[in-house]
Amino acid sequence: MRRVAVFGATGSIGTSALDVIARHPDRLRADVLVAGRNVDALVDLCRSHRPAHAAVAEESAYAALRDGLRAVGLDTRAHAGMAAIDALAADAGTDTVVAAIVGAAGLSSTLAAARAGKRLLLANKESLVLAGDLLMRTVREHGADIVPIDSEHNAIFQCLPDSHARAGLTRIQLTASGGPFRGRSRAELAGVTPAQAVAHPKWSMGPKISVDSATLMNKGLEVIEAHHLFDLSSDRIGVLVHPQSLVHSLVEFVDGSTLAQLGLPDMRTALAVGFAWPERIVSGVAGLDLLAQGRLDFEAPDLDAFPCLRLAYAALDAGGCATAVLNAANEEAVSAFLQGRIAFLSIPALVEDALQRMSHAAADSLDALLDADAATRAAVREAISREATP
Ligand SMILES: NC(=O)C1=CN([C@@H]2O[C@H](COP(=O)(O)OP(=O)(O)OC[C@H]3O[C@@H](n4cnc5c(N)ncnc54)[C@H](OP(=O)(O)O)[C@@H]3O)[C@@H](O)[C@H]2O)C=CC1
Ligand SMILES: CC(=O)[C@@H](O)[C@H](O)COP(=O)(O)O
Ligand SMILES: [Mn+2]
Repeated sequence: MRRVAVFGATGSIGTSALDVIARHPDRLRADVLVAGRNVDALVDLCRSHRPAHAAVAEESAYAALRDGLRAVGLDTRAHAGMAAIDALAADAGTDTVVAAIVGAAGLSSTLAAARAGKRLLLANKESLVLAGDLLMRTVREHGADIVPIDSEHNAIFQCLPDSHARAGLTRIQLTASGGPFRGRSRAELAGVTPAQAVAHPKWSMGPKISVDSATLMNKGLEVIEAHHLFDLSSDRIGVLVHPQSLVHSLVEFVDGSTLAQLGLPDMRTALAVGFAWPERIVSGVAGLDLLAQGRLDFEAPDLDAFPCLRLAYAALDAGGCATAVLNAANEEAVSAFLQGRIAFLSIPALVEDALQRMSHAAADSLDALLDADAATRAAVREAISREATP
């Protein structure tokens, strides 16, 4: 029996993970559920899964969580605050952690799970963008076991399951849907709204990653994520726009072979791989009917309309704390865009400005990375408050 802690349980990945868990009561059990502040949704999930522990990051929500659990007759123990969440990530009562908190807020619990040597189903790509060298080192030193959940990286993992499979590998190609604004020029992006940006054409996801898909920053974050997960330099990581989102990524070999993983755009496949690997289990996702789908199209990304992808490559090549700066600036800009405070095109502009202005100190400690993160956020918030309409 795999005993699972789901971090980000109330989100898009968290609920997909719980759906897969519920299909396998003989081999999977959700023992810990963690959310940010959404107590009602968390208590509902606890009613279905009856975990031993439930936690919220927001300390002031503790009493509501405790009382909500009691009110529905559960003896699930309530916790609140980041320290409690990190302790649950390391707790010996679980062997598997689904890391699906959104943003840099997921780094601390992801590191705690890695230090505890868990199987880490890693969806939280921002922790690799912010602190990839440190996280991968921690995984290696503590014998943790990462299964990438991001669909592209899960696809590459399935194509390259071990070091033998990497023999003769030349490069990988990450596929990108192109997002809701694929085909638009830069000028046509000026007035797009948050509602339009979160309407992803193929995937049902939380608001932050949906905006990242719309700017192509998601693909930029994924290039950095792939660099860390698969130990590849940026020139060996390509991006191919594929609007159907059925080919989840490709790997190329010196003999002319290309391997790819295909499937319907539903994250339960990647999560089932993460829970069961090297076995395969039912995920609830139907098999792919290529005749019904009809066609697979590919095109190059438009870096003029979507400069975030170029900025992410530049940050990866710059090294040091640059990717931490990129991530922090992007999180602040996306949050302001979602609140209607800045325009869509201000997202790349703020990220580019932050990359130019912030010091790219060596990323030689967690403190250095967190300092870069904090300083960038402060600078970007100030720039936003100058730009935002009152
Ligand atoms: N959705 C997808 O298909 C994919 C997602 N990912 C990655 O997975 C991660 C999650 O994405 P997604 O599920 O879409 O996001 P959602 O916005 O749907 O869910 C975010 C989850 O994180 C929780 N959360 C937010 N802030 C905190 C915090 N400070 N501490 C603890 N929990 C917090 C939220 O809790 P609450 O509800 O209480 O706010 C919620 O459970 C992201 O890093 C994303 O890039 C990667 C590939 C695909
Ligand atoms: C499901 C998943 O992995 C997302 O990261 C997805 O890739 C987003 O789609 P884009 O290709 O539009 O960024
Ligand atoms: Mn992805």
